[in-house]
Amino acid sequence: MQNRPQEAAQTPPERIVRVELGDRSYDIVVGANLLETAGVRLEQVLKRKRVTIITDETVARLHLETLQHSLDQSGFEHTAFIVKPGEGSKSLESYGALMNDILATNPARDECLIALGGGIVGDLTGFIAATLKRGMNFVQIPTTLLSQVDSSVGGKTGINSPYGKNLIGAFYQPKLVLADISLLATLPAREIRAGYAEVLKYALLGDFSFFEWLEKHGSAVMDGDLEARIHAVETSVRAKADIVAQDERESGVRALLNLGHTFGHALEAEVKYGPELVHGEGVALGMLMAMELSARSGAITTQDCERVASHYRATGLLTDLPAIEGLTWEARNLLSHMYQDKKVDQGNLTFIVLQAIGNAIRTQNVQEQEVLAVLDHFIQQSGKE
Ligand SMILES: NC(=O)c1ccc[n+]([C@@H]2O[C@H](COP(=O)([O-])OP(=O)(O)OC[C@H]3O[C@@H](n4cnc5c(N)ncnc54)[C@H](O)[C@@H]3O)[C@@H](O)[C@H]2O)c1
Ligand SMILES: O=C(O)C(=O)C[C@@H](O)[C@H](O)[C@H](O)COP(=O)(O)O
Ligand SMILES: [Zn+2]
Repeated sequence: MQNRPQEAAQTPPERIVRVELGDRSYDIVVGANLLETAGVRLEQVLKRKRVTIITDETVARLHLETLQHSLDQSGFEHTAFIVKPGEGSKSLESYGALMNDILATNPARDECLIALGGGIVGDLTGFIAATLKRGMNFVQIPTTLLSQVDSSVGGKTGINSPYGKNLIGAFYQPKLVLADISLLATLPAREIRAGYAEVLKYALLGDFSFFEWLEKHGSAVMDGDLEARIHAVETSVRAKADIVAQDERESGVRALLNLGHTFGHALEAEVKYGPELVHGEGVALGMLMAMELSARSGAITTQDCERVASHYRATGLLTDLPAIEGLTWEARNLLSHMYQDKKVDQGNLTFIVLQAIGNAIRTQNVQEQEVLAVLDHFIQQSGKE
C-alpha cells in the first residue's frame, strides 16, 4: 500500500501480508490503531467514495463512530446497517432483509460493502457482496481475534441453514483486510479464548515451531500484550494466506483448515447455534476430539495429546463439553449432525487428523465406531465435573 499514514512512536510497525490470487490478490494489514486511518487506506483500493457498512449492535456501540469519522475525513459518503450479534444473523432472514435495505439505497455495482465486526458480520457481509448485483467490492475490518486470524481471510462467505453450518455461501475475496489489533482491547475474554483456538489450529496443523512459541507466549496473547497479539495474528494470517494461495476452493490442502471442525460444527448444531457454545469453543473441543481420534489409531502419542491438553489448561481453552440446561449430550445425535456437513463425500465423513503436532492430514478412513467412542469419551469425561 502507498501513502501509509505515519505511525505514532509507541505504535508497533504494521505488517502487510499479501494473499496472492492473481488479479484478485489483496493485502491484509495487521497493526495497531488502523481504524482511525481506514478512510485513507480504503482510498487506495476503491474507485468510488460511497460505501455501505455492515456491523452488529455491540461493535456499532464501541467502534462504528471511529470508522465513520475516518471515512468523513477522507470524503466518503457512507450508510450503516446494524444487525443483532450472534449466529442468528448468519441466516437467510437477515441476508434477505439486508439485501433489500441496501438495494433501497441504490448502490452502484462498483461501490463497496465494509464488514466491521467478527466472523458473523464478515461471513454475512461477504455473501451479500458476492450476490448483490452479482458481485460488489468488499472490505473486511475484523474486530475479533477469530475474525482477524481466520474468517476475514480467504474468501469463504456464507450463512447457516437449519440443516447445518455455512451450507449456503460462495467463495468471494475481499479487496482489503484491516486487522486492527487495538480493537481487541474491548473484546471479552471468552471471545479471545474462542479466537485463540483458531490461532492454535495453525500451529497444530502445520507449524510445530509456532506451537512452541504459543507454549511460551500464549498467556501474553490472552492477557492483551500488543506485540504478542500482532505476532500471533501475523503468523496465523501468513499461514492461511499461503494455504489459500495454493488452493482457493478447497480441493486439496485448504481442507486442513477444517481441523476440529467436523466435531465442532456438530457441537454447534446440537446447541442450535446458540450462545452457549460459540464457534471457536466448538473448534477448541473439536481439535481435542480430533487429537483423541488420531491417538486411537496410533498416529500420535498420548504424550502429544497431553502436551496439547496442558496448553489448553494453561490458556483457559475449553477441555470439557459445557453443561447446558435442557441438553443431554448424546454421541449418536452429534454423529447425525456430522452427516449434514458439506464435506461428507459419498456418505463418508471427512476428518483432519494429526500425525504429529504441526503435521495434519485429511482422511475419510475412519470407522463410525471410533468416532462414537471419541464422543462418548468426552461426554463421560465432561459429566464427571
Ligand atoms: N469464513 C471463514 O473462513 C470463517 C472462519 C472461521 C470462522 N468463521 C465463522 O465466524 C463466526 C464466528 O466469528 P467470531 O468468533 O468473530 O464471532 P462473532 O462475530 O459473533 O463475534 C463475537 C462477539 O464479540 C462481539 N464483538 C466483536 N468485536 C468486538 C470488539 N472488538 N469488542 C467487543 N465485542 C466485540 C460481537 O458483537 C459478538 O457478540 C462463525 O459463524 C464461524 O462459522 C468463518
Ligand atoms: O477458511 C477455511 O477454509 C476454513 O475452513 C476456516 C474455518 O475456520 C471456518 O470455520 C470455515 O468456515 C469452515 O469451513 P466450512 O467450509 O465447513 O464452512
Ligand atoms: Zn473455524
